[in-house]
Amino acid sequence: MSPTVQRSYLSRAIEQADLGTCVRAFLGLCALYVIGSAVYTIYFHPLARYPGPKRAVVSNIFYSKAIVGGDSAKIVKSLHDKYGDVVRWGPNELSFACAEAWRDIYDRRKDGKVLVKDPLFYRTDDTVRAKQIVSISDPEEHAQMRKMMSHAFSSRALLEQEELIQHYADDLMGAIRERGAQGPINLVEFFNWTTFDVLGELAFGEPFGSLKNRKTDPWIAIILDSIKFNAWDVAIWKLPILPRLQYWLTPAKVREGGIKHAYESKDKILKRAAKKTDRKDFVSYILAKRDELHITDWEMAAHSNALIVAGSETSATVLSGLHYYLLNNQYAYQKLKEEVRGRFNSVEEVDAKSIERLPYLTACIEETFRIYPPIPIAMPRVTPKGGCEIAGKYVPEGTTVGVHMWSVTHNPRHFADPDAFRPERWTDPDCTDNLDASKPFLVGPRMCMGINMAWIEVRIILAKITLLYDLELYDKNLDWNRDQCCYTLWQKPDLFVKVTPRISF
Ligand code: HEM
Repeated sequence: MSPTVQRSYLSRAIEQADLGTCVRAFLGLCALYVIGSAVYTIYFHPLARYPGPKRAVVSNIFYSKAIVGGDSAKIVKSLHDKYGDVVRWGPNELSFACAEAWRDIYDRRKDGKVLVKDPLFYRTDDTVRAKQIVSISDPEEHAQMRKMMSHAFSSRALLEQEELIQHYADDLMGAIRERGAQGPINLVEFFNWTTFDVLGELAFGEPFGSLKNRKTDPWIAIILDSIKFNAWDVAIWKLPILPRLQYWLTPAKVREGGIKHAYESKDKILKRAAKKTDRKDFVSYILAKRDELHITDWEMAAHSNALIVAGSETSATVLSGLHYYLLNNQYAYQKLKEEVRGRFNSVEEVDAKSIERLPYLTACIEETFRIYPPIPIAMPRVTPKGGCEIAGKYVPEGTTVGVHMWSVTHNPRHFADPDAFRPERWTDPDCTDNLDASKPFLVGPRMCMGINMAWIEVRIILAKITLLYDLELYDKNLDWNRDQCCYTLWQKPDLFVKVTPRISF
């Protein structure tokens, strides 16, 4: 048949086809495309040799559902239990649950290759499009920002921060005493109030006032709510077409709330910038470089917001988990009380130096970071051009990879009886656990900048509470692991405790 005859046959067939036939043909082609790409992704994709459930591999729907469903930590852990230390849980997504991968993914590598932050996960805030220290992907831009902020986290700066932490820790002790006398108190709220006030002072030059007012400030409520919304955002951007519909998919209240929050942040930061003060808060270091690095008002506000989330929610989470696990483990709680009460007679003796010499208190905190990491998911990175080796396996370029925090710290290959809260792992010289597998602050050039501040804050608050009060869990049915959701961060349940004061202060 000649091409002319063929063409006329085809065009006649199209002309004669009714709407139903066209729709059926279109659907048939779509089905063929879906089946074809599923077969390719499962059997011929460069990641095909990695194990993982087929339903997770064929599209990002499984990934997105897990992220917004609030139980991704447990889902990914169950995949590791079934498939091993490396799991493919999206078309282009590998999760690692082994200590060996920490160095290869996050640290400076011997081959000089750099795995940058996944821009789909760390998206720049759409409202103002301002770059900030936590989400910036580009290594050079990040290095410049990190250098600018490093002074804010120096040992000298830490001394000033300790004063502030002591001040709010003492306010917290007062609030616990006052409210505890009236009935059970929700420790989660009290810790949020405290850590947000400390960060408010450092990142915006003023506290939120929650601790003073014994009430969650609306600003904090917006930030806590945004954790869930950020998970939606990540899920949407992983799927086709939906990012184009994001405006309509975002509830108007959330959209308007985001814009209002951005403008209020800018007003707050400008108010702080106009203040004449010698105080070395985070803002002072950014202001010093503002002209040289052309930092806009929006960027200053974005940095401050990022620091608030990075530094307050995480510390409040570890303090809450710490108290849940201690109050559920009388042996450990008793041992901690003996250590703290044997060492201090009054809260004035508790400071950054003296608390370093409390090995059991340190072990309780390390164990909480392990059993309940404040950031339970993997911090996603993208493999570089030419791919690279991770934990002894070649991973092709452009793959999203990460060490899944919850899975690696609950991996029985690294920790015996991983679901048991056992601070002794960290003190017993004969313990065979691989303690290096727990890296709650990450490693390498994107490691947490506030690690020293977080340790001081958590140690001081834990030591003071243990010295001053006997606490008892009020809700005996509470199951910390069961009763909370994991978005990118935890959404914690209430933690009501009965308070009995011991000594006055
Ligand atoms: C228990 C408390 C904390 C934990 C578990 C924690 C954990 C982490 C983790 C895992 C990262 C890496 C995030 C990523 O790769 O996306 C990070 C980054 C960061 N954290 Fe923390 N953090 C804590 C407290 C703090 C505090 C108190 C501050 C002080 C404001 C802080 C400031 C930062 C900053 C600025 C970064 C970004 C570092 C960079 O990208 O160069 N963190 N943190």
